[in-house]
This record gives sequence, C-alpha cells and structure tokens, in this order.
Amino acid sequence: MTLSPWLAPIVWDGTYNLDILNEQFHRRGVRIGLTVFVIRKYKIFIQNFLQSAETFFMTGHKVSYYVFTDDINAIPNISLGEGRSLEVLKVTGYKRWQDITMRRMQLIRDLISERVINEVDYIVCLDADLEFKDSIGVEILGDVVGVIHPGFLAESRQAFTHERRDISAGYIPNDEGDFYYTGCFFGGAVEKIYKLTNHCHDAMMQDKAINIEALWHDESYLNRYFLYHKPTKLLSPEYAWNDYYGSPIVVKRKRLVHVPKDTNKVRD
Ligand SMILES: CC(=O)N[C@H]1[C@@H](OP(=O)(O)OP(=O)(O)OC[C@H]2O[C@@H](n3ccc(=O)[nH]c3=O)[C@H](O)[C@@H]2O)O[C@H](CO)[C@H](O)[C@@H]1O
Ligand SMILES: [Mn+2]
Repeated sequence: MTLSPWLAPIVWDGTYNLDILNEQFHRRGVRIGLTVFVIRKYKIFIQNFLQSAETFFMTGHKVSYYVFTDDINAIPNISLGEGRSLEVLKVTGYKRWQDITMRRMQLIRDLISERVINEVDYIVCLDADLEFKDSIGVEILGDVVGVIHPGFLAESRQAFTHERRDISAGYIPNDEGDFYYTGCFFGGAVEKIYKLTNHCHDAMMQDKAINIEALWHDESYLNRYFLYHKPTKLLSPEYAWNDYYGSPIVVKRKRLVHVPKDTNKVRD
C-alpha cells in the first residue's frame, strides 16, 4: 500500500527518488530538528542513538539535535558532521515512566514556541531506545507525518489497540481509526508539530483532571489526533521496526530499529 485512503503517500523503499528530493530540499536550505529524551535510566541509549543518527539521519542536510535529559553531564560528546549541531536541555524527570513519556508533548511544544520555531523548518520527534540502521532522509518530511506501527500493518481495525473508553480524550470508537500509529516517531513542519503537541498535551491534561490515562499513554492521544488531523505523509514500518516482528518480505529495509530493553531494568 503506497497511498492512504485520503491520498497521502505512504513511504516505502522504492517509492521515491532521493536524488530529486535532495535537490529540492537543498535548494530550500531546509533545517531539520530532532528531539530525543533520555531521562533516568534511558541515558544508556543516547550514545548509540546519536552515533547511528550521525551515520544515517539526513546525511548532507542541516540538522539540530535537541537532547532532553535530567543529567547534562551524562550526555557523551559526539563528533558531529558539518552543518549539524547538538544542544542538551536540562529537565526534571517525573517519577512515573508514564509521565516521562507523556510529558514529552508539553516539553516539545514549549521548546517549539520558545525558539525552535525560528531555528528549524521541520521537526522529528523520536524515542531514545532506537538505532538507525539504514538511511533516513528528506523523503520523510511533510506537513504532518505519522508512522505505521510494525505490529499492526496487516491487522484489521478491530485489532488496533486504541483507547476505547468514551470518557477519555484519547477515545477512538470501535468502527473508526485508519491505521495504528507508533508513538515512537512523529514529525512535520514545525508549526504543525506545535499544534499536534499542544493538542495532545491538552488532551492528556483533560484526562488527568478526571483521573484517567489512555491505554498506551501519549501513543493513544497521538492516534486520536491523527484520526481527526490526518497525516499528510505516512511512513511505512521500515521507519520504526522492531525485530520482535521478524522479517516480513514487504519490509526490505529496516531503517530505524528498536533496541531490545528489559523494561523492569530501565523503568523505575
Ligand atoms: C515503539 C513505540 O510505539 N513506542 C511507544 C511505546 O512504548 P515504548 O516501550 O517504546 O516506550 P519507551 O519505554 O521507549 O518510552 C518512551 C520514551 O520516553 C523516554 N523515557 C521513558 C521512560 C524513562 O524512564 N525515561 C525516558 O527518557 C525515552 O525517550 C523513551 O524512548 O509506548 C509509549 C507509551 O506507552 C510511547 O508512546 C512510545 O513512544
Ligand atoms: Mn521506545
């Protein structure tokens, strides 16, 4: 499948010509931001994350990394390619891991509105427990970009693990939902991601006020957002692979892969 039912492209290997795209994006001098959070024990992932990003992420383009952490000194010094910069931002970690993952929406929103709106054109927001294993370039850029979760590519709508309680601001009715999107990767034009993160954070706060939390935390609220604000570009699960799902033939390139982790050890 290379087009969504609302005619947004779904990016797979073989669906685009990177030379043509690179020329277009170079001509615009496009700047790309990448946010990643390493709070508490997730700092173990940052070296490999950044090093592999230097090899495979947006080669030849202007890239700004924004690394959020509770301990600035724990972030290793990585030598960066030309036109690339890295900034470490100090944040206080939340006690519950669910709050750490959900509060990313608020922190990204505030970073965008405070300054990043003037620093980059596009912003890509990723989990930290990921390794780049193959090229990820400007083919992923668009106004609003969502990534199909590798576990739900061939699943029916009924199998999607959306939030199904109608009191939640993350609610998606049983007979709705286009795809199941991963929470580990979203992005788009910086002003569009301001709207997305602002909306998702507000939804989480609405739920918190009535003491509920959607089934898959930020991922559930993101799925709800994408139902009513459809992505203008979708990325295939090549962009958020997990070896737990083996090697189906449709997935020719595993570009970004989850690093196996023992959640009992890395989450408090
Ligand atoms: C592949 C995928 O769909 N990932 C999503 C999924 O599970 P995951 O199991 O992949 O979530 P996770 O444990 O990687 O947590 C999400 C991210 O929050 C950050 N973090 C989390 C805990 C902590 O103590 N310190 C810290 O820095 C870190 O950047 C991490 O990568 O569901 C989560 C919510 O349940 C998020 O929506 C993830 O994006
Ligand atoms: Mn993760």
